[in-house]
Amino acid sequence: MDAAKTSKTSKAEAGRQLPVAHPALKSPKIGVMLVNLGTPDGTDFGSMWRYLREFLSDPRVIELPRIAWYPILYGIVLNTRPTKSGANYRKIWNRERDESPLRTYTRAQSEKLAEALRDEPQIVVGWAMRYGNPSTKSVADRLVAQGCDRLLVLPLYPQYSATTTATANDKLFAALAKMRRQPAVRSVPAYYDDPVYVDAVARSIETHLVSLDFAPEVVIASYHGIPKPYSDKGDPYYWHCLETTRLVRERLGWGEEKLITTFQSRFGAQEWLQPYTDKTVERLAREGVKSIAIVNPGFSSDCIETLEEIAVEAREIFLHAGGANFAHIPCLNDSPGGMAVIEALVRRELSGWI
Ligand SMILES: C=CC1=C(C)c2cc3[nH]c(cc4nc(cc5[nH]c(cc1n2)c(C)c5CCC(=O)O)C(CCC(=O)O)=C4C)c(C)c3C=C
Ligand SMILES: [Fe+2]
Ligand SMILES: [Fe+2]
Repeated sequence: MDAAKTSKTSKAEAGRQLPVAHPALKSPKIGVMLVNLGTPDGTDFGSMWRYLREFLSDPRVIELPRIAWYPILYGIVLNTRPTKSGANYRKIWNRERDESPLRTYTRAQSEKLAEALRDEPQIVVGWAMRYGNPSTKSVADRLVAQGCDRLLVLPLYPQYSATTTATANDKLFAALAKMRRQPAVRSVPAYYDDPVYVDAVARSIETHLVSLDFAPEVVIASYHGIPKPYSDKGDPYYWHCLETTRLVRERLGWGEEKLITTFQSRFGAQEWLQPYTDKTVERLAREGVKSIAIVNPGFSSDCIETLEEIAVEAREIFLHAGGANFAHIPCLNDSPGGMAVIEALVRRELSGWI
């Protein structure tokens, strides 16, 4: 470039008052974000109402046309369910921290993951909820403000479902849609057949069973259900659940009848995935089975669905129908086995970034 041209350009640029220097760049970081379903902030009617409204307004969760669903949601569900669910949450609430167990475990998983990744100082770990707090947007914004130009999101669902995994991703992308300077993004795929996960579930069953003073005749792998039409339309969740059970059974060296799959937590009037957990528990007791254990491989943390619906309700159903011994096997939570799964997934999906 000749000197005259250079000085001409400089004068023109000076006239436009361009910044003299590029703003200082923070050294780039990588954000790792654990995302779980969500939970109410309290058990009072208002907190339950806000949580359930956000959750049950998600078209990924309730696929009915809004014009048909909203009168039911606002007219019936949000008038009755906050009281009923609030009473159930109170049974399992973490009073020490004044929060739900799901929030306690998700935070603990994030803190332990950060500790496990301390050899990678460019990584910042965060945790967020799809519904409620800390919101996905607030955590994504914070990670970006901390200098993350890459983001790895881990939806904490071993089995993929549009009602969980996809909506967690949707929420993150909605947050990114508002950013001028977006980070690069990766989302960890479902891990229902990952050997580290299958082994962790099998080991936790083994460990728990040896601690019992009875030997269960049947162990039930109970997964959260989804409406059957969602499955019929192509959600692979059902097949992921069956495959997890098959792999865990194989790893334990058990027969088909010793580890069975059921689905819990029905909501609304339509058919959900079958067989239902509550009906199966009752049937087994009526058929003369005296001892059972239930494991929840689809939940990465204990929560209302495992601590109340299984450890309390399913136990009562079994004992009232003639059963004698019932055990609930805890979720992987922030146990060493559970953390080994999370760390293995994160390290694998960060490949090429670290
Ligand atoms: C149509 C409604 C629902 C679908 C579909 C659904 C799918 C689904 N949910 C989980 C995991 C969890 N669900 C939890 C609570 C919960 N789920 C629903 C409804 C549907 N879930 C409701 C209304 C509630 C709130 C509790 C209640 O009022 O009964 C939780 C626990 C949250 C906590 O704070 O403890 C989890 C986890 C999965 C994996 C899934 C589909 C695969
Ligand atoms: Fe649910
Ligand atoms: Fe439930």
